[in-house]
Amino acid sequence: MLEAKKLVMRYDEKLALNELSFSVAPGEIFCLLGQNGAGKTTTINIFLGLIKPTFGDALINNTSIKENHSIKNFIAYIPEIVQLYGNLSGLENLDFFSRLAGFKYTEQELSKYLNKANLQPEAFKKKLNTYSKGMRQKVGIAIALAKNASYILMDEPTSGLDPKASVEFATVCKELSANGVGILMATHDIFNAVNIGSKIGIMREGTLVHQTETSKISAQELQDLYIKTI
Ligand SMILES: Nc1ncnc2c1ncn2[C@@H]1O[C@H](COP(=O)(O)OP(=O)(O)OP(=O)(O)O)[C@@H](O)[C@H]1O
Repeated sequence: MLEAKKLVMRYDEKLALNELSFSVAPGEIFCLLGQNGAGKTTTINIFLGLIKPTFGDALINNTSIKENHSIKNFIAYIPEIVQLYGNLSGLENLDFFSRLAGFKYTEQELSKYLNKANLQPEAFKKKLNTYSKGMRQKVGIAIALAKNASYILMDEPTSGLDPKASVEFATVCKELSANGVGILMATHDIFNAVNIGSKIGIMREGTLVHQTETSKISAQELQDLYIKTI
């Protein structure tokens, strides 16, 4: 389980998170919606251990990331733009980042992860600087899979993807969730949140003001609630 427990984050005068609490169970996809500045990226950065909360705690499988930094091995991160080596191929990038995480795979195993991430096989050996944004993201997902991450944190993963790439992305997320991977996704995309998420939280000024299961709400209802809430 990923758990935010009364997270408070203060940047000088700015209160970015104000006693934020939520949890993401294995297999759950929790989409965090909220206006620019609501505190979504700050929340993700705390789970990544990049910043320390002023108060409160972030737990991964009941262990505080403050107490045990190796607990971060359970998580992977997919940013809006996946940064990879442009002059290496998809396979070579995956190999490089898997080794960094302590895993050494054969080419066949690496290909299996790229396949699972839905990257077309003819791209495996092409240089990354020939890839589209959606293809880069698939390599990012393959890296998360190869790390055997129990949880994946995503920041605006569908921004700038074309409709086909968004649908493919949704399919991969649902497969990950069916395999027990928990996903925490910060997004502005209401349609995708309803389509991909199992739970949705709406943040305003560092607080979770609404939380609902996606099975209980349509995209239109969520949009109305969002506009009313923020
Ligand atoms: N390093 C920092 N120093 C000072 N203020 C910061 C810093 N990082 C974030 N903030 C402020 O904290 C608040 C929350 O920012 P955050 O980036 O977490 O929001 P967000 O919901 O991810 O926004 P967006 O949708 O634009 O990505 C904002 O008011 C932002 O200006």
